[in-house]
Amino acid sequence: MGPEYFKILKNKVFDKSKWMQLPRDVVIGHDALDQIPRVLDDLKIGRNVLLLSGPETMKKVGSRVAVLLEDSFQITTEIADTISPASIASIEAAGVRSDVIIAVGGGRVIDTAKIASFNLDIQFMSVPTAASHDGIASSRASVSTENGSSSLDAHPPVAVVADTGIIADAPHRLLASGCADIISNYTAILDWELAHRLRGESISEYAVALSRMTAEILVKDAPLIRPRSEESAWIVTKALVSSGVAMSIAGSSRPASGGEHKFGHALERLAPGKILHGEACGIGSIISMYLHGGDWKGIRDSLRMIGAPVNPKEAGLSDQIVAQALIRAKEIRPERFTIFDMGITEESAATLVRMLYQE
Ligand SMILES: NC(=O)C1=CN([C@@H]2O[C@H](COP(=O)(O)OP(=O)(O)OC[C@H]3O[C@@H](n4cnc5c(N)ncnc54)[C@H](O)[C@@H]3O)[C@@H](O)[C@H]2O)C=CC1
Ligand SMILES: O=C(CO)COP(=O)(O)O
Ligand SMILES: [Zn+2]
Repeated sequence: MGPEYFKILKNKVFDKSKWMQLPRDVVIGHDALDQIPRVLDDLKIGRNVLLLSGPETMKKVGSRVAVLLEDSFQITTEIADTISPASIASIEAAGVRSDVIIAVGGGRVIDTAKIASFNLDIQFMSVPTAASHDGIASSRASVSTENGSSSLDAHPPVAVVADTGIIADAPHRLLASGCADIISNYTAILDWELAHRLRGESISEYAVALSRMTAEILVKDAPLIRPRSEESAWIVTKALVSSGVAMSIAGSSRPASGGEHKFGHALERLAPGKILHGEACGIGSIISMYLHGGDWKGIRDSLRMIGAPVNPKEAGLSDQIVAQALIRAKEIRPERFTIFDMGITEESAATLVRMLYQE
């Protein structure tokens, strides 16, 4: 056995190996924002910072981060008010000389930084201003495309700094949306298991277990979730990080995104700006759980307790739009097989919406 054999063997082993990338520093708590300079020093990733935020979140929180860093770091600030291939390219151009991107905002700002930093081969720090989605610590990024939505390979934040005071101060609707994004893990897992049994799709038991446990803990704690409470912000943020870790273990968004997400992406396209990501997925999760034969009323009641919409009316949408989203869910990411890819018709969609959302 010469060196060639070992080279082949090494390559084979390498081919079979799996990378799980996770955040290194996760700081959650009261006044956590003040820890950002220390976290940057701890990580030793350089002094040129691209500070990215949204138009409103820059005024509220991004500007505070700039003040914290201005004495010791070189800061370039950029505003991202949407996420698209063009907006990502413009952030990349602004970041060519940066060592790190700090993303201060909601899911779209964080996903923009996630992709731009990945393409620039630099690190990024996630500073969520709301607990509205489980992308705050994940290695995946979602971008709307002509075909609906793409889940892109990216990398996780090197650090997450989540200030529970800021998160508790954000509108309760955002927190409830984050809870709904987590509650939808129940049906995402059922879809993954279905695809595993029916299509032989590979599955990770660890990712499934972590994703399910995250949803279970959140539902157990649902009575504690209230507006303007730092305890609630803390409970939900921990769940969002945990769900993001499940995605990193899986190497895909499968443990947290199934048919209810395909439906959610379709609904967001049909009614742009009307519904938040997590709200849309929560509404989809009720129907998905019904079709899986599970406790759909339990999903609905947990969403209701948290303050998330559970029917088209509460979301400010018509039954027809929601039925359309059910029909069109299969067009979103068609390679991801779910219960919504098993033959929903115009008629069954209308019946499901009428039947399940009437109470
Ligand atoms: N990469 C991943 O693994 C995941 C990505 N996502 C993506 O994240 C996005 C959804 O994230 P969202 O945060 O729901 O949407 P978003 O980024 O559009 O934010 C929703 C709104 O909340 C506002 N906001 C944020 N913080 C605030 C604060 N403290 N006070 C007042 N307003 C505040 C924002 O300015 C925005 O208007 C979608 O694009 C979705 O696809 C969602 C889940 C997982
Ligand atoms: O939203 C997600 C998990 O909550 C993941 O996003 P995708 O549906 O784009 O994969
Ligand atoms: Zn989601």
